[in-house]
Amino acid sequence: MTTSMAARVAGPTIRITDSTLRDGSHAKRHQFTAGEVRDVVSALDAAGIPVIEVAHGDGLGGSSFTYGLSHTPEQELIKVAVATAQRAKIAFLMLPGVGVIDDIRAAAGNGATVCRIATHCTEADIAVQHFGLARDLGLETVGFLMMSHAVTPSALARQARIMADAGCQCVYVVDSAGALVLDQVSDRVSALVSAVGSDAQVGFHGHENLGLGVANSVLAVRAGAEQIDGSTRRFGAGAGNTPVEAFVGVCDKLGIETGVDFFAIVDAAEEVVRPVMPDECRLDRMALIMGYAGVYSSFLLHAYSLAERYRVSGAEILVRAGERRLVGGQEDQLIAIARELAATPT
Ligand SMILES: CC[C@H](O)CC(=O)C(=O)O
Ligand SMILES: [Mn+2]
Repeated sequence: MTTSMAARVAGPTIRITDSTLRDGSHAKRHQFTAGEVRDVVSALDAAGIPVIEVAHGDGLGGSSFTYGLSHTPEQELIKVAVATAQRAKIAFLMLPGVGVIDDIRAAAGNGATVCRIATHCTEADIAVQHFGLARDLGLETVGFLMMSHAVTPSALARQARIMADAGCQCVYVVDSAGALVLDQVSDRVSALVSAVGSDAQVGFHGHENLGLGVANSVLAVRAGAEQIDGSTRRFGAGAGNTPVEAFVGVCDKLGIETGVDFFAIVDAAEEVVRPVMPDECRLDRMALIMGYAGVYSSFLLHAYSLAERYRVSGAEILVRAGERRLVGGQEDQLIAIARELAATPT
């Protein structure tokens, strides 16, 4: 099936970035093979996805004991993706301090063209040199303000301005915990649009921990976002990301132009992405607690493993992680919480 049947009315045009092969890496414990990357890129590219992100879940340099060792070096996966895509741009993510600046050079050398730099939502200044280098290398730049629920719209907008001034061409409101609810997305996107003006676009990256990925993404578009992230079959951290195929269908019905073929991406979700997933991404107790307590989605599998190892409640680990306002990169703090729980008499 290749033809969308939805009636169209004129509306905004947005660009979708599919993060299945990066955010989905968290849900696969970073075990993507070159063959899986080839198959997924081929299907997404054929469906008209314009940008496909490929990296370790924690970005370039993420393969480690702390975050999880990769099955295949991410630069090899980037090469495969670049060689496979006929139309799509290949993007990568990097978190300053997890990866280093030479990782950006390597990814550019391997043919990736979109450089996405992620920082905690209060720490944009640590990405300044990375945006500068990426622009010098001729890469398109995207900035990720992670855990955007944790600060006010105006505080987030000030951080977006820092990224835009450093050469970032699109600043994302990143709902890392899937904690933002409807107007909370619109308010943040509107604040960023006002702060960056014509210097940069604004994007939104959602997680499904409260079941709002698609609705939140539509509200982001209505507030002025021009780039939206998702993952096919929701394959991402926590309960997964905004499901691209559902979002494309909703956009068709709302007259939002994505350039993605609904039936082709639905087929890709079912026939190509689902077979590479170890399990469906579920809106279960642990994922819901993440959204409710504002916990970084990629902590999910770490919490499961620690709950088993220390024979404690995974839900309690997540609640405490939320109370402590842990940020991305603090995975080892989960070990401390699990040990505390194990030492607490019941
Ligand atoms: C560790 C990077 C992180 O997974 C980036 C991201 O997708 C998010 O914060 O949601
Ligand atoms: Mn994410």
